[in-house]
Amino acid sequence: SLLDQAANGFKNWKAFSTEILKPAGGGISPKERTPYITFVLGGPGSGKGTQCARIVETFGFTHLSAGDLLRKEISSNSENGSTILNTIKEGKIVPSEVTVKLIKRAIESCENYKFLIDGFPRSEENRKTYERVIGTGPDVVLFFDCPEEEMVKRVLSRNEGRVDDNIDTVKERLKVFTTLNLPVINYYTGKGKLYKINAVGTEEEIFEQVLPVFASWR
Ligand SMILES: Nc1ncnc2c1ncn2[C@@H]1O[C@H](COP(=O)(O)OP(=O)(O)O)[C@@H](O)[C@H]1O
Ligand SMILES: Nc1ccn([C@H]2C[C@H](O)[C@@H](COP(=O)(O)OP(=O)(O)O)O2)c(=O)n1
Ligand SMILES: [Mg+2]
Repeated sequence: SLLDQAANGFKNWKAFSTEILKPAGGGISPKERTPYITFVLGGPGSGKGTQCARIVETFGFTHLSAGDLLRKEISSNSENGSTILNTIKEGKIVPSEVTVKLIKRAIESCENYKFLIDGFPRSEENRKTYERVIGTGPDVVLFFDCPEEEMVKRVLSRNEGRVDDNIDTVKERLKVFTTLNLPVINYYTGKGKLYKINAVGTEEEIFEQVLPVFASWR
């Protein structure tokens, strides 16, 4: 599959490994290090959360799911809660200022320095707001590429009691994904930061494609 990625014009591992900093050792506390940020993109049900859990386990990243942060904000009865809930029910995107604030707070309050930011940025506006507020872009971007019918099947059989895992909302989320998230994916492809992963197969088969992206963190 690395060959496939290279053939598709994505950077191959060899080029990548010479370019990123190897994890440094020696007496620096994690918080003093420059954060290493991975954005994890893909449509609803493409398997982002599932693969993030494996990356956490294998490479010690901290997983920040934008959707989870927003759902926590709803259940904490914050002033934005009802706006967030309604937006999620409709399958639309929450205003970037809200989401970026939650991500920033989570990064700052965490001792770790390597992060997976899952389900973000979902729009060019998300991306630009993050860059303005945080000051830098991501180090690497994963994109789980999954056919729509597979995503629908997975979302409708995901049993987490989510208000947005129903056929009507999923249809809207897929539309939003195509119109708003694909431009972000194209942007990072152009930057040479995107790793496209074929998201069809067993969890293990998909993780095999993810492994080389993080090999220097072992
Ligand atoms: N490779 C896979 N094959 C089949 N089902 C999967 C696979 N990976 C994840 N799932 C299931 O599909 C659903 C959506 O996965 P999830 O990781 O929550 O995706 P996302 O975070 O992208 O929406 C979950 O119920 C999960 O258990
Ligand atoms: N950057 C983001 C991420 C999520 N949201 C909202 C809108 C999304 O449909 C919901 C759910 O996102 P989540 O990443 O948990 O969904 P999936 O794991 O892709 O199924 O949250 C958002 O508005 N902005
Ligand atoms: Mg998810």
